[in-house]
Amino acid sequence: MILTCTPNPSVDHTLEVPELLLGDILRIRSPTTEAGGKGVNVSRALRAMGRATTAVLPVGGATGAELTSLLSGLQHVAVPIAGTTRKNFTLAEGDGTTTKLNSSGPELAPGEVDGLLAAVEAELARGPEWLVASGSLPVGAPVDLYARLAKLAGSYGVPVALDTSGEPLATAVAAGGSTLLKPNREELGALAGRALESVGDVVRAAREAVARGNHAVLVTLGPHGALLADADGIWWGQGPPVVPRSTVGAGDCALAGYLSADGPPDHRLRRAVAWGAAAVALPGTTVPGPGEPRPDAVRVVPDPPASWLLDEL
Ligand SMILES: O=P(O)(O)OC[C@@]1(O)O[C@H](CO)[C@@H](O)[C@@H]1O
Repeated sequence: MILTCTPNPSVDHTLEVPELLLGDILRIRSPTTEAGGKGVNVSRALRAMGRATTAVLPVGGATGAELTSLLSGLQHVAVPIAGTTRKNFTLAEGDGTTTKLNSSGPELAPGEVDGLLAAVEAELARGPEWLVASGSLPVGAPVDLYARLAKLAGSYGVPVALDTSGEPLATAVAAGGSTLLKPNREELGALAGRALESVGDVVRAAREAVARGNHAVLVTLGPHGALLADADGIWWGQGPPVVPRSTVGAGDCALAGYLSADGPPDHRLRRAVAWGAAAVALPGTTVPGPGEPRPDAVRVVPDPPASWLLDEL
């Protein structure tokens, strides 16, 4: 079983418009509403693969009730909170460009943060294969929440995959103890404090995180594939071209692909890229069905030259 924890889940509304013209009336095509938040998406993708998963998430208010019903049977532990779960919006244009409007979410009281940690610990005691800790932190959650979760998981011998950004990412990276970090290019650049232009830039930034006691870094590069780096090697993977519909949630599907694979790093990367690419071709945060990703169509290059420019991959 793969356990996910999403401290700040959402109900995701996706509004498809031909083009985002500010100040105009935009006619919406095919609105969709899905259960969201990064860890929730990872669990949804794992379920689509037929893998056992449990999602732990705080829920509150009418949106919380809607979120719970949108999980439609996904195994989960809902930690009740007094505040109201957030709604996030995506404006998806005809060419696949997406604009996200994410609210900060409800404020968690200290007792609710403790309740979330206790719910995760109860699931850790069941011996999951991984703990996935993902997304932004709600107001009231301590900035070291992910560092604490990694430590807790470590005490149960459970590997941790972390996907967050900004200060929560920097705090957890500095504390060490994550088995896998899954930033995108911008998030890793912000962590390193510099723009990442080349493969060498990414590898240096990833190795800095590894040197602080984390094991591997999977960096998603949007249309340029993904790079996987650990202390022993570097691999770059690129999928076949897709017609993009919505990139939202593609990183979550990539992470689910990575975690669901057994075997050597290049095999895990192949599955990650295939699941991410398949998600990009789907509307909103729809997760691919098991037959849609094509790992066999992913090209993996071990030790890509440091001089390769990311925008030209
Ligand atoms: O505000 P956060 O927590 O950083 O991101 C939340 C979110 O944008 O991430 C998911 C896609 O990865 C969506 O389901 C959700 O709306």
